[in-house]
Amino acid sequence: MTVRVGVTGATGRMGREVIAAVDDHADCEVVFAVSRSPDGETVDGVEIESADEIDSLLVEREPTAVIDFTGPESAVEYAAACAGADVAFVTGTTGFDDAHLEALEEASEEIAVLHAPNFARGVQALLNVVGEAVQNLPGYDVELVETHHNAKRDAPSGTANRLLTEIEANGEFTERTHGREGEQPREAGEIGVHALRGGNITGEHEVLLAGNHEELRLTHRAEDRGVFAAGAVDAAAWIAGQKAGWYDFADVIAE
Ligand SMILES: NC(=O)C1=CN([C@@H]2O[C@H](COP(=O)(O)OP(=O)(O)OC[C@H]3O[C@@H](n4cnc5c(N)ncnc54)[C@H](OP(=O)(O)O)[C@@H]3O)[C@@H](O)[C@H]2O)C=CC1
Ligand SMILES: O=C(O)C1=N[C@H](C(=O)O)C[C@H](O)C1
Repeated sequence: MTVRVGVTGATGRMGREVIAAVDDHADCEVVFAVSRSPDGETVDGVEIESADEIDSLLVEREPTAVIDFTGPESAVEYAAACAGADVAFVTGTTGFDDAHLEALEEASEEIAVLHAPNFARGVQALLNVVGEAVQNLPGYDVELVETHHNAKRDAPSGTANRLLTEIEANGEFTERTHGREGEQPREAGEIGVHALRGGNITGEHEVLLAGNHEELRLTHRAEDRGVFAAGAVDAAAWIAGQKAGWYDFADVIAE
C-alpha cells in the first residue's frame, strides 16, 4: 500500500527534509505540502500550498497521515484538523506545554497521534539505556547538556526533557538546575541542565554521570536532519491503519 503523506511547515528546515525523505521512501508519496505563506515555491518539485486550505486538502487528497514539524500552537491546530478528517497525525514538534499536550491527547481520542521529540533511532537507544545507567550509579552527579543551531526556539530541547523524565524515573533527584551563575555550588540530588545554541549544529545530547573519581558520558550527535525526517516517514508508514490513540516512536521501532 502506498502511504500518502501531507506535510505541514513545508518550507521549514524539517519540512523540506520530510519532503526529500518521502521521495526516498519506495512506498510513500507527498499528496500535499502546506505553508502559512506560500509564494509559488516548490520543494523538491512539490508545489507548496496554503495552510488555509488544510481542511479541504485533507478531504480531497486523502492522505494516510500528516507529518508535522512546526510550532506548538500550529501543531495543535493541524492535529485538530486531522481529527476532523479522520487522518493520522505524526508530529516531531517540540516546546509543548501542558495545555498543548492536552489538546493533542484530545485529538488522539479520534485519530492515531504519534508524538516523538526525536525521530533518530540512536536517541531512542539512548532513552532505553539512560535509566539503566542512572540505576547503576546511585548518588552520581547527573548533568545534561544539549546543543543546537542558533534558530532553535525552545529550551531545553524536547529530547532533553524526555531524557530528564527517564533520569528522574530511575534515581533519587531533588530538582533541575537550569544553568548556573554566581555563587551556586552544586547541591546533592540536583540535575544540571544546560542548553547551548550556535551556528547550524543539527542536535547533540549528552548525559554526564560523575562520581567516585570517574565519569560516564552518554552522547548522541545527529549529523544530518535527514535522520529525523527518515524516522518520521517510517512513523507515517507505521501509523497507517493504527486505531485512534497516543503513540511514540518506540512503538514504531518495536515492530
Ligand atoms: N522530533 C524530531 O526529531 C525533531 C523535532 N524538531 C522540532 O520541529 C519543529 C520545527 O523545527 P524546524 O524545522 O527547525 O523549524 P523551522 O522554523 O525551520 O520550521 C518550522 C515551520 O513551521 C511553520 N510554523 C512555525 N510556527 C508556526 C505557527 N505558529 N503556525 C503555523 N506554522 C508555523 C513555519 O512554516 P510556514 O510559516 O511556512 O507555515 C516554519 O517554516 C521544532 O519544534 C523542533 O524542535 C526538529 C528537528 C527534529
Ligand atoms: O529544533 C531542532 O533542531 C531539534 N529539535 C528536537 C528537540 O527539541 O529535541 C530534536 C533535535 O535535537 C533537533
